[in-house]
Amino acid sequence: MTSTSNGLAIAAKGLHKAFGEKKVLDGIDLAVPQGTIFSLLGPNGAGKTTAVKILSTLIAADSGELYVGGHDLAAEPQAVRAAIGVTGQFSAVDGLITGEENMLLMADLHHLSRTEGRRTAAELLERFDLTDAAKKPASTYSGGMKRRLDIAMTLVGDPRIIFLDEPTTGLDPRARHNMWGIIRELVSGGVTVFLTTQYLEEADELADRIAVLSDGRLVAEGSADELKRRIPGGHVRIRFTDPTAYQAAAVALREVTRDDESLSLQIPSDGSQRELRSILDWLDSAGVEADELTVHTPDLDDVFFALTGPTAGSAAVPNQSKETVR
Ligand SMILES: Nc1ncnc2c1ncn2[C@@H]1O[C@H](COP(=O)(O)OP(=O)(O)OP(=O)(O)O)[C@@H](O)[C@H]1O
Repeated sequence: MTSTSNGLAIAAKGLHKAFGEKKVLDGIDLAVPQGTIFSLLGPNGAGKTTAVKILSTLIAADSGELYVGGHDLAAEPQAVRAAIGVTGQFSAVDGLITGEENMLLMADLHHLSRTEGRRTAAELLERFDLTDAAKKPASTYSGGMKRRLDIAMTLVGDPRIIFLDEPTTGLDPRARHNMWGIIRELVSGGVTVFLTTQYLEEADELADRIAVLSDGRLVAEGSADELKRRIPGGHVRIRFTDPTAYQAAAVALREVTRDDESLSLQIPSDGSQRELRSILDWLDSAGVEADELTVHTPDLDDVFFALTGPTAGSAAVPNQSKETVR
């Protein structure tokens, strides 16, 4: 590990890439700690696949200081290739041969001995629940099975860093949940995962950190919760059945929006424990008891729409938000 990458699995500074006149990546900085899941989120054509292709040495950047697995991407591309695995939109699965043959081909590519290759293939096929289908041509596999085979093939080389480019696009909900389980398991074994996705739910479920790519730039970065707190719209709603309690609370609480018809009060809040506690303390000190308290937090969809696309940057008001009854 070189000092330049500071123990990070992936480090990028000032990553630029243009195709002709079109700037696809316009100065991107990335820092992905080892053993974490990092998700690059962005609308169609934002440059996610381009970033993966560059970081996995498939295409060259125009400029930028790039380190993957502690190796300088420009100076030591072979060392980077030895440390990583890539699966996703450009699948390595050959449909004409069986799952097992695909695995053995990968074992050959990694120069494993015959015995070692067979052992590794069998182990991985078992781990990914493909033993029963191992002798069937991969073209007969379902979408979920093909993705599992693709990841199993990537793991033959025991990579410490895995790039997953939209790994669950087109999978049904069950197959998607299975894939999430596989990804979590990889990370619990110390692997670093760089995941691109268009599914906000997926980034929310899996990623330790999320970066939102729009028009070639990272417009936001943080944990899912940090991103959700960055946009307006979070509030706490308190409902009463007793009009006297409702009036007392409306007086006791500051900055409330009243809804006299439903006897409910809405208070702007990020939904944090600290803010909830102070609201409850105000109610307690006013001696009133609410009948229902709901926390309304913006979800990643709100963040995404607020930060990307034509209305990005305007004071976007979340359209759909999750309500948690407490
Ligand atoms: N080889 C290329 N030559 C010219 N333009 C390209 C090339 N590869 C990608 N692009 C353009 O760069 C932009 C980013 O493409 P990229 O595939 O990285 O986006 P993406 O975020 O992965 O999109 P998607 O979610 O649709 O896969 C697009 O406008 C695309 O047309």
